[in-house]
Amino acid sequence: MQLPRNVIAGPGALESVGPICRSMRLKGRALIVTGRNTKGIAGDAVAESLSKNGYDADFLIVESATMENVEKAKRAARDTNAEFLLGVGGGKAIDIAKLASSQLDMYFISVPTAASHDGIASSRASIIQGGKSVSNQAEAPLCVIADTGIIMKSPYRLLAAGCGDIISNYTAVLDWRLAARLRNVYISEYSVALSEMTARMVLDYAHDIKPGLEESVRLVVKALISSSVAMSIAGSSAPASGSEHKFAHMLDQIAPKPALHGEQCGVGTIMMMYLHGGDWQRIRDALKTIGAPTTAKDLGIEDKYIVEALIKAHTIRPERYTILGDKDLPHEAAVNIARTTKVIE
Ligand SMILES: NC(=O)C1=CN([C@@H]2O[C@H](COP(=O)(O)OP(=O)(O)OC[C@H]3O[C@@H](n4cnc5c(N)ncnc54)[C@H](OP(=O)(O)O)[C@@H]3O)[C@@H](O)[C@H]2O)C=CC1
Ligand SMILES: O=C(CO)COP(=O)(O)O
Ligand SMILES: [Zn+2]
Repeated sequence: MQLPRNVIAGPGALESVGPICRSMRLKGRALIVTGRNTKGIAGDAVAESLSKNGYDADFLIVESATMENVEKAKRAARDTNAEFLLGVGGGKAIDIAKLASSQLDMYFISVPTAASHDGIASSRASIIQGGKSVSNQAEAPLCVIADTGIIMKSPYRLLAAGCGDIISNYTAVLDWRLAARLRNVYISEYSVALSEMTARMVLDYAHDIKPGLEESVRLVVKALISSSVAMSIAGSSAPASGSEHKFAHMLDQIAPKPALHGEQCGVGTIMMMYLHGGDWQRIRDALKTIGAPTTAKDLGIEDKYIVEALIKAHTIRPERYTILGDKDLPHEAAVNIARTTKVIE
């Protein structure tokens, strides 16, 4: 079980990046992997904090979480003689820096600028390989430094997406239990308990998650970290990623303009909860209360892609058995699932 050594979350936490690197006795240059928007939002301030503490840093700007970009990050780290990496931004920059640093056997620091995904503290990295999303084993970050002041200023849509990524733990765990019964896969009850408790926190406090509230940011950041820890305890993403994630990853592959990861996972959770015979209306109501998408229209994705993603979702990570089984869904069944749950009209 691999967990971060230090987790710092609070307003102004970004200033502590340099001092923390010192206290961790990190040596040498740093490579900051960041995004086009997030460089100015936090990347430059991270470089400044490092500089004040005697560290030089270079930047690599990335757009998509592909294996090509992981290789690019590894090359950049070698070319600049970096000795540790920081991922500053959304889930994509963090996953690229996480996998590149693991493969280079270097330390990695996770600096999320949004509460949009639960990979901020996990030992997993979701990377597109050969056109498909692959969940890679990586090292957990040495530290997580989440500046809630920056996250607070990020678009509320990102925070609502993070809630979708957490709520998806409900169906992920149902799928994991099903796979344990049908396929005899290993299941960790400790990880299950943490994963479900995290999803329950967001469901129970959905009314308190609102734009402009510091408490909302704190609650969601804590939940994302504990969901990350559930994955690290399991040694896989199973407690946080099941059929609803297969659906979301398939949409990323086929929709001309996919929505945010957590938004697609939230909508997937409504439909997969229906398939599991659970209270899908409660999932839908909570997402609505939070202000996260619950329909194809909200996602900005045409109905036909929702249906196609349902039919083909089982082909993502075929080794992970879920309620979707291992065959294409009949077209009519997929339409029925999406219509019954009001995802499409
Ligand atoms: N490893 C794991 O365990 C997990 C991995 N994931 C992965 O994470 C990814 C999803 O993460 P997500 O964050 O949604 O996607 P992105 O990293 O694409 O971020 C979404 C957008 O938000 C922008 N952004 C981030 N922070 C701010 C801010 N403070 N203000 C304004 N804009 C901001 C980014 O800008 P910019 O252009 O700068 O990037 C980007 O355009 C997926 O690839 C998913 O598979 C998800 C869950 C778990
Ligand atoms: O997104 C994740 C959990 O929220 C990671 O899971 P996968 O990449 O394995 O689907
Ligand atoms: Zn996810």
